[in-house]
Amino acid sequence: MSDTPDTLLLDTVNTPADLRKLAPKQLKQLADELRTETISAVGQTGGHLGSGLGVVELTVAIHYVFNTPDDRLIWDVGHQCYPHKILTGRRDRIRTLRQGGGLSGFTKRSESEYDPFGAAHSSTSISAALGFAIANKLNDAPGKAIAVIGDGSMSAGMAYEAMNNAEAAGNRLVVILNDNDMSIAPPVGGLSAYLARMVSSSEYLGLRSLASKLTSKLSKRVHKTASKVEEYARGMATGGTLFEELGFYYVGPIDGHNLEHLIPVLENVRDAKEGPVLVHVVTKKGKGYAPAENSADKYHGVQKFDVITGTQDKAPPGPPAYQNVFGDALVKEAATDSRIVAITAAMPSGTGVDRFAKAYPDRAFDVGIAEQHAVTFAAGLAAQGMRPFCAIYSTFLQRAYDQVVHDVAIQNLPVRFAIDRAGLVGADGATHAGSFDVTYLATLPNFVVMSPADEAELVHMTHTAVLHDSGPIALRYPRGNGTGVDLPQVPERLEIGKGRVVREGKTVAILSLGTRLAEALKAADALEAKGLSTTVADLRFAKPLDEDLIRRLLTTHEVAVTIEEAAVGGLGAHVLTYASDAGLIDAGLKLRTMRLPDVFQDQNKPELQYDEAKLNAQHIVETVLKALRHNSEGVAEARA
Ligand SMILES: Cc1ncc(C[n+]2csc(CCOP(=O)(O)OP(=O)(O)O)c2C)c(N)n1
Ligand SMILES: CC(=O)[C@@H](O)[C@H](O)COP(=O)(O)O
Ligand SMILES: [Mg+2]
Repeated sequence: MSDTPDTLLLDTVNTPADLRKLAPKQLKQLADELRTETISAVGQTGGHLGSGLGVVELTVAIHYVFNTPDDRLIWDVGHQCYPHKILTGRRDRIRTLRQGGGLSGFTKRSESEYDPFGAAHSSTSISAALGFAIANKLNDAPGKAIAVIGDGSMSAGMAYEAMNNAEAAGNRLVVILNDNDMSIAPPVGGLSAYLARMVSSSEYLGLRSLASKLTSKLSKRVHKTASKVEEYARGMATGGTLFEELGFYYVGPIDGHNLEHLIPVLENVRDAKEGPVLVHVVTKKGKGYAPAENSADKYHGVQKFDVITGTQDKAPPGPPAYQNVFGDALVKEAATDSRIVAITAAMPSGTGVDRFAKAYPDRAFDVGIAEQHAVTFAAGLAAQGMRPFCAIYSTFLQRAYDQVVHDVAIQNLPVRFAIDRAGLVGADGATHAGSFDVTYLATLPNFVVMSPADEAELVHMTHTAVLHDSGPIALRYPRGNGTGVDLPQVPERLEIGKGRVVREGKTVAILSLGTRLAEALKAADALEAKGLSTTVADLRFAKPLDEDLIRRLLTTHEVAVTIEEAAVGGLGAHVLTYASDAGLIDAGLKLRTMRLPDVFQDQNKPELQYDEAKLNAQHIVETVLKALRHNSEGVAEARA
């Protein structure tokens, strides 16, 4: 970080058009100021920091060289886009990042014309960029598409599907591989090793040789056969054979923090007559901020922090996070069961699989960002008699839905899905909310879908899943900490499809799935205070339903309400379907379903998100009173 001068160059740059007025020699100062501004903003808001710091120079260089927004710049994942937001007219709102009503922590089309494609899930950028490039080609319109994708995101199959198909874009497509040798955790697998070999075996290309190489290789049409030979030669010299084989001109590796190299290289790439081109830049995650550079996770995602010391706000001491309860429970189970294995798709600490990996390194598999592979890999393990736990965030499991259906459910294979971040997730917003898993899993024949009401239940459900060999089973639990209940020393095996009554009443029945149970119990207190005796049941299973319990509750109470932290199509829909099939609706049943609203909810504090979703105790009370046509005092309203 440089000392902040009195007048900032950054103050003169509101958009990339302003940036392009600067002289090349001013760009380093601008980059330094941009880095300082990014650190300062994220210090106040928290968020993804290390990745953005690593692409400060790259961000400046791309906007300097390319004609954004007409040239389409697409950031993969989008978690590294804060410097880009600062340079593209959003500096005045950068301190609202990830706050309710503020800027998104990712790229978002509705936010700016400089975000032509929204993201937050990885490895989509090359496909999307190809779409932009081909559209321009077909319309004979000017404009290139530039995808910036990280080495971690390059592990996903989708990136290769896109590259395999990219030749048609010609010189309109530029892929920049931002290789910082990090994912959230250290990267894994053969591709990562390949990139590391490329970087370690080649010197950074010097400016002079780079420029002349590029000019001669990219500026003139070369005969196809001759060009193929050339590709091999360059591939061997620089190690880019894989990308060359997929139809790219490979350029690199180059130092992604050296603007004197980046600018002329990108200018050459911009002016190339041939393409598509893949530029391999080497960067440091957390670059330029010592606390980030020196930390194990490079400040991938941080709390608010003190900019001088880098010390992050500590979460107040509290109950353990669900992910860690799951990880520890699985470690205990594995002590007596050698068939248990755990799989994560690049989220070892987020899923608690890091704890399992520490205890059982040979039985833990980080497959990289490769959710589809993770699921089918688990299916293979299950088919061979293992007891695989596939631990994937709800939102990322969406990507592997066909694998869930075709490879797991249809074959009735006992893959255990540990689905974290089920429900609202706070600052990451709509892209990361786990809203749909109950809907998309409980609709599948053969599946068992359960959801713990608290961390003790999670331990029981983990045990239940271990012993469930007759088909696929999923347990879904939210982001954040448990409720503080004692954890069982000896886990119970729950009876599949059986719920429990937590509180018995007479007039109102609340049927809860998952951790909204605490709100259901608060609502029951409030309803009792209004003279409405209330039963609260924790159904535990969205599939199979506890039909006996549901029938009893629906037929012996005046009103029944289901509540879940999931979208329409989940528990409520299944209870309604059961009630209809069983003829209970014909008997004048008062049944209401409470669920996530039919909108993509933007980021906010979790407690406010629940308010927006109307899933708190007061909303349960309101729903009950409305169904009973009682006023807010619980007194029956006169009927017209
Ligand atoms: C499909 C999907 N799986 C997992 C994630 C979680 N995730 C976000 S960033 C990231 C690491 C990406 O690494 P890389 O692309 O190298 O970017 P870097 O953070 O190193 O800049 C992961 C695993 C995601 N966003 N999308
Ligand atoms: C960008 C991304 O996908 C991850 O970094 C994600 O934001 C992590 O979320 P958690 O903080 O819930 O693990
Ligand atoms: Mg990386």
